[in-house]
Amino acid sequence: MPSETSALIEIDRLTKQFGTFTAVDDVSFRVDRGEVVGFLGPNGAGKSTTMKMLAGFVTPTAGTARILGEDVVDRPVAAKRHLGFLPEGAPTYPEMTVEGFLGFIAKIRGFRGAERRDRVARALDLTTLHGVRLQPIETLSKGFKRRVGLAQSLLHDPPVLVLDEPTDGLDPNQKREVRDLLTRMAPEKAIVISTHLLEEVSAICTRAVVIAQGRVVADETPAQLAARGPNLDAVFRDLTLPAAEAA
Ligand SMILES: Nc1ncnc2c1ncn2[C@@H]1O[C@H](COP(=O)(O)OP(=O)(O)OP(=O)(O)O)[C@@H](O)[C@H]1O
Repeated sequence: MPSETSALIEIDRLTKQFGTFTAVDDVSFRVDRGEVVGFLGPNGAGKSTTMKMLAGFVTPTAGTARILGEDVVDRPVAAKRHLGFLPEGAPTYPEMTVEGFLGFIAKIRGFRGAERRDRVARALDLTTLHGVRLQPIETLSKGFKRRVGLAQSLLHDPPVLVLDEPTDGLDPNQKREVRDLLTRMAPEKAIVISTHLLEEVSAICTRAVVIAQGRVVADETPAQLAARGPNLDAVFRDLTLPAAEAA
């Protein structure tokens, strides 16, 4: 049942264990409409695993995740209807053309005929992919493949976007285009992006959730985070390095 709350994303005490190893440890946060949350942490901190649980691709060991009130485990189809997810890496089906792949995703999302064509054209527009629409995905550069992944996540214009390193592999111009696109869409959506780029957090995020060794160590605005130390790099280091290493 949808819960009586305005948050579009609610993560409550989410935990994932792989054998005896705890990759995500009691993580809770909420994201309202209009927020762009930067999910930050060192390699292996648990960002992708948290995002995969939120997207319904990994089953939590404990805790819950809801999208527009729909529990991602109990009501996976309803939750996914409201979600656009960009996983790490490149889209699957590398032999498909960009347009063929997006048409296929549109069909899975339930669009037919003219609406399907319109959705694909709009996704190509938003991600500036018209020029390569007839090219097989496997022949594209890394940045273009990343944008094909982003295009599929936007196709159904979902209210919630969960994007795992959306600007990874993009050149500076493409990075700016994607950041501008996310900023334009932000007022209508709840967006979570993971990133290693601290400047990205300052540029587009309204909030930063920092995770280290599976646990949330900060959840505040980028300005509050920056005010904790001489610069964001130093703050990030102090928050995420174990005490002995940081000394
Ligand atoms: N299927 C799995 N089986 C065992 N361990 C896993 C599995 N998936 C992830 N892990 C481990 O869980 C931890 C968290 O991984 P995760 O990919 O979530 O980190 P991350 O913060 O996204 O890292 P990065 O910034 O490098 O992408 C890592 O130690 C990883 O090796």
